[in-house]
Amino acid sequence: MKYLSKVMDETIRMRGNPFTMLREVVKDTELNGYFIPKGWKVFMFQATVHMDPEIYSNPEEFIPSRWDDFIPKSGTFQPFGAGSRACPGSDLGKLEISIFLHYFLLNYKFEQLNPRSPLVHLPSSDPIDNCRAKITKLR
Ligand code: HEM
Repeated sequence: MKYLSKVMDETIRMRGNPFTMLREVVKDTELNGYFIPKGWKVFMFQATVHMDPEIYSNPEEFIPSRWDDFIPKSGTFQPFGAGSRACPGSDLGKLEISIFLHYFLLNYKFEQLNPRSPLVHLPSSDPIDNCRAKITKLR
């Protein structure tokens, strides 16, 4: 289960569910030299944080072991958002993924039909063929 948890964190780092989160600016704000007036809407793109090589080395690579003894600094891992509107279903979501993966991996064989399929990167990095696969029940 410890390794599965790292697989999940690595998966939602690379391929989060929503690709952006929306916020309204509640007061005039200066951020990194940019002025953002009160009332403007801003988008936070998770991928800019989750794929930042200064936070995650070789960010394009799927490396579950990067989570060995690694506790991300505040704001550097936000698959469930942040602040007062952060996802209330995060624990349930992770539990559901664990249960699904447990039974799926034990009982099914998964073969991607086009493992070299090119990727699209917006809204997220996905195989262009939507990961077509052959799934076979093992027993
Ligand atoms: C892997 C699974 C899930 C992911 C990646 C995910 C991700 C997110 C994200 C990024 C947000 C926006 C947070 C923000 O704006 O800061 C959100 C909001 C929310 N999620 Fe999830 N979520 C997941 C599963 C679930 C589940 C299982 C439930 C409920 C059973 C749930 C209920 C909600 C609700 C109600 C909100 C709105 C919270 C608010 O606006 O105050 N989510 N989720």
